[in-house]
Amino acid sequence: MTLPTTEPDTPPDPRPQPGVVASTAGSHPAAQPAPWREAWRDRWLGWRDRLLASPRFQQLAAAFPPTRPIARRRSRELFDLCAGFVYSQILLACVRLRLFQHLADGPQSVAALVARTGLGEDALRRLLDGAVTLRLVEPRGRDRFGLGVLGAALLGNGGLPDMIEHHALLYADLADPVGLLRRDDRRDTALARYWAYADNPAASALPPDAVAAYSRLMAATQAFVADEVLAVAPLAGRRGLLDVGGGEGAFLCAAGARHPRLNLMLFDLPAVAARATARFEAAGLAGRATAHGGDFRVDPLPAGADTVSLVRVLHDHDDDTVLALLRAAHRALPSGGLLVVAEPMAEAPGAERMGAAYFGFYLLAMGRGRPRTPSALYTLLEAAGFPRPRLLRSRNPLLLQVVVAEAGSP
Ligand SMILES: CC(C)=CCC/C(C)=C/CC/C(C)=C/C=C/C(C)=C/C=C/C=C(C)/C=C/C=C(C)/C=C/C=C(C)/C=C/CC(C)(C)O
Ligand SMILES: C[S@@+](CC[C@H](N)C(=O)[O-])C[C@H]1O[C@@H](n2cnc3c(N)ncnc32)[C@H](O)[C@@H]1O
Repeated sequence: MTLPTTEPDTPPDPRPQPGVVASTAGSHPAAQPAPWREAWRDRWLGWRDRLLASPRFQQLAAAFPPTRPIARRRSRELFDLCAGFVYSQILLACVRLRLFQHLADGPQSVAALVARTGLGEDALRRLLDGAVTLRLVEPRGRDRFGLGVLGAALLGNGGLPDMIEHHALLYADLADPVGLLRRDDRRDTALARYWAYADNPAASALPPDAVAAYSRLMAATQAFVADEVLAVAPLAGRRGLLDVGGGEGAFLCAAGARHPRLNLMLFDLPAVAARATARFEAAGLAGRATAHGGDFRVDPLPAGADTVSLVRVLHDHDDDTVLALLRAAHRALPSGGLLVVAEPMAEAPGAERMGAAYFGFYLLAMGRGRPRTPSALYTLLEAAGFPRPRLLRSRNPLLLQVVVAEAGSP
């Protein structure tokens, strides 16, 4: 058998990519490939798949020096897919034991870490050895350990430990992934109970304790979200910002600090809006910021702002709710008013797994919504009266992307 010296790569897929709704966003629908092209492509990929699946080819590729690096890389990738859940649980153990905080002031001896974590020495060494390979911690000579490059980066991301901790719910829901995919009634999942508004017709009657945990998590992770959005959203010169689904107001507090003349309004479920009122008071913003309680599926949004933001809101909902919400935002805005949509999106360049894999399955477990491509959002925006939506250049598409559009006349 002759071995190819380069890996048989997958040619780009010329078919239209799956999205919620076909794009009409001023872009042209992808051309259908000619049938003969598709036939050739199938033949080529069929040959590639048979080759890659052959144990004999795998052995030869691993033994043959020019192809050995590719074979190793592929086996590492596959191993990481098999073992990824173990890595995540090692990370969770580090977070629960506050290992990164213990190392924040400098390297610690194993004896000191035994005292701080309460683990036995053998168990601690096993955790440290695993965490070293994941670059979460680093050995620093003579039985001492310090932060690794990823452990240090995690310390700088307020809210990430809370996010990792709440993944225990998703982990439980994903224990039987096929069962989750097959289930019709997804309300009885750990995540659906956590996000108590998901698929809940009586969401506006939720009591304070049903919204507290998710509101706290969202506020804790706003630091990296607000920075990203405010770095690119064109809010200079705007008079009033209405943040719909604005949680307990952390985003508006950040927007208000950056744009001191901006009038601030928030709309969320009554129990969440009450938390926002308390936060605005604590931040000394009571005279400048108001929180309104209601259900955006049935209640009108308050008028008076020339800008509406939807931060991490639309992907929670199915298309019919999103369209109704965008129409409500259009009614609340003056003609030419600005709409800002910021959330993680599907097919984000360099962060494709985050959209289709992570948020795809996260929202499946939650019971509603899906990550959308920018063009799927454009279709909904245009249908709701926002012509010419555009995607802003995001600093970190893994965290979120930002689409803006001006309200057309009714
Ligand atoms: C100084 C030397 C020696 C070299 C310099 C080299 C250099 C430049 C290094 C860079 C170092 C650096 C600055 C690293 C920065 C790393 C950062 C910023 C990492 C950020 C990571 C962020 C992560 C992992 C975010 C994860 C977010 C998650 C999982 C979000 C989940 C969100 C959910 C579940 C939202 C739910 C809401 C709902 C329900 C869907 O609506
Ligand atoms: C994922 S959170 C995002 C919160 C905030 N924008 C942020 O990024 O931190 C979604 C928010 O939408 C609110 N929400 C969900 N359904 C709603 C509804 N039907 N009416 C009003 N608010 C709703 C939730 O209470 C929650 O605060």
